Amino acid sequence: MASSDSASAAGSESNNGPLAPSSIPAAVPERRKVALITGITGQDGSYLTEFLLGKGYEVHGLIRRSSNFNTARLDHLYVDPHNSSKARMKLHYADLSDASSLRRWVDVLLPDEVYNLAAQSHVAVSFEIPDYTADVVATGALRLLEAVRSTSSSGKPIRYYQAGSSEMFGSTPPPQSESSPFHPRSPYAAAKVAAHWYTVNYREAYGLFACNGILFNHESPRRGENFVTRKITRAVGRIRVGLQTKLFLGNLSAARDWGFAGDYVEAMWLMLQQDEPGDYVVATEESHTVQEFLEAAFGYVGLDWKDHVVIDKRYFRPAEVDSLKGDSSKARKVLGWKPKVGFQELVKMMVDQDIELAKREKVLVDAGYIDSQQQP
Ligand SMILES: C[C@H]1O[C@H](OP(=O)(O)OP(=O)(O)OC[C@H]2O[C@@H](n3cnc4c(=O)[nH]c(N)nc43)[C@H](O)[C@@H]2O)[C@@H](O)[C@@H](O)C1=O
Repeated sequence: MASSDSASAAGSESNNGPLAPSSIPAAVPERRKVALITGITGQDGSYLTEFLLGKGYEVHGLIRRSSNFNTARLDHLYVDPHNSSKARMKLHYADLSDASSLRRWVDVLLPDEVYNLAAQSHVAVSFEIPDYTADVVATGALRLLEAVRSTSSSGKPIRYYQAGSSEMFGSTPPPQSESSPFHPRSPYAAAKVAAHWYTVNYREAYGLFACNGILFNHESPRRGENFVTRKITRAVGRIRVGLQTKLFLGNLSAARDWGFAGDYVEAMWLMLQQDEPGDYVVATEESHTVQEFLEAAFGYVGLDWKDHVVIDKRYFRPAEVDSLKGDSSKARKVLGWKPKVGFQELVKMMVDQDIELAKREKVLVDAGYIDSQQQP
């Protein structure tokens, strides 16, 4: 990548040989900023990719090998790499559990910015696969930091973003800010705390431009279907078109500070544009219980959630995070960031999209192509 860019720059300089020196810089194409994203196939990865492409970046994403393609959230951004003049998003195989693959791509791509968004990000699942979660979330971040440090030390400055989580606060009472103590309540959250401190340590030990974004829950129509907001809005859509009647859930009294993922990726980018690296809480500063989300989502389409929700013990966690509400005053002041989408608007956006999805699903069910029992 870097070599082909410098080759084209050198070519245009020689073509402009007879021109006055002052006109040469205008003829030399500026190198696009290069971003490398782990977790590009996820909700945040897709929004961040859109955002960075809009800013003129060349975006490279690391993806895990899987027997099924997992790139649906990126399909609308994909341009065949054979069309090299138009393709500004490129995907490469790598894995946070494979240090050599991380090292290779950082070395080859020489990114200006690295965003570490990849994770086993489901809190409940982290109790089932704690070892894997720790390997990917904690040690994976360390492996990537090492790759960034190594390439940076050979003279290429790289800025690093670590996706932290409000789950790190766990049982610390709200409002939670950058100075609130961490008290993780799951293997996922404990691994995120380790990744947070690895990032701080690489900043302090090696002078790396490394930032932690401590993001509170952020949702969207692209949210994975087994997180509670999307599970609810999918069910609302399916109940509305007659594909489902019941929704099985766990603890309805947990409270979360839910924002829109599209807003939050801007905060990630802003952190890497500052003069100094730092850690920032990103949150709406408004908290709602799962029950309030249910009321808003079912109420929006004229349904009563109590007619459909059944409590199922299997969705309770061995340890719960009861109440999260961020204090994002530092991000608002230093980054000039604030959320654009509020709670009610977020709920409506997700329900509207999931009603459309359910209508398409219904066509397939009615035609006998899929079974309506295949619930998300
Ligand atoms: C910031 C943070 O945000 C997310 O973690 P999360 O807050 O655990 O998100 P969730 O949607 O899985 O649960 C929210 C609440 O909802 C309760 N709940 C009830 N019934 C069901 C239920 O049936 N399914 C689920 N998933 N949750 C349920 C559940 O017990 C919990 O109290 C991840 O992105 C994570 O990666 C991250 O970093």
